[in-house]
Amino acid sequence: MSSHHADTAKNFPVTWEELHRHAKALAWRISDKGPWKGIVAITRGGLVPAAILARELNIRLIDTICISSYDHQNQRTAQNLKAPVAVEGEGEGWLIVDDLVDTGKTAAIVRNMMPKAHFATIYAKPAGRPLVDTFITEVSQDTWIHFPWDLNPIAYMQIRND
Ligand SMILES: O=P(O)(O)OC[C@H]1O[C@H](OP(=O)(O)OP(=O)(O)O)[C@H](O)[C@@H]1O
Ligand SMILES: O=c1[nH]c(=O)c2nc[nH]c2[nH]1
Ligand SMILES: [Mg+2]
Repeated sequence: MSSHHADTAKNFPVTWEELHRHAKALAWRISDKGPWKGIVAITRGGLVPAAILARELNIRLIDTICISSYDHQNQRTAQNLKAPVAVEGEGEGWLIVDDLVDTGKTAAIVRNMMPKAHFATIYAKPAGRPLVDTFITEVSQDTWIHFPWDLNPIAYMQIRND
């Protein structure tokens, strides 16, 4: 996997520890916006953040929406593989979780299915930011966020040392 892309000039690697800390910060920021009927995690990137939020917010009902729109760093047509099953009433009272919004394309598809849900991500880039209700950290549009689950330890150390 290439760590450099023509459109993404900056690399922003995130460690497991940083991700855990940011996910907890997200939980605290939305803790007074519930109660929540449950979490809808957007796979696969939303799964780890959703697990941490479920622990912090004591939520046990977790559904998924399965969407894929990137091959490595290249965006293509979004494939919608599975809609959430537990959601009714336009998603009111539900918490949607993803790792990040970039162009906002994924978020727009999910918002369309659950317009009344609360949409939370850990990271946001400017183009996707208006589609998110709560996020923790904004990075510039030309930044690529590298998550620990996508990197082997050697590549990870090389990016960290750049
Ligand atoms: O705002 P956008 O431009 O739509 O990009 C953000 C989405 O892209 C990534 O998922 P991806 O499609 O790569 O699938 P994955 O979560 O399985 O890695 C990321 O996890 C978000 O879901
Ligand atoms: O790991 C990732 N980092 C990103 O910055 C990004 N943007 C869309 N999809 C992404 N996946
Ligand atoms: Mg994703």
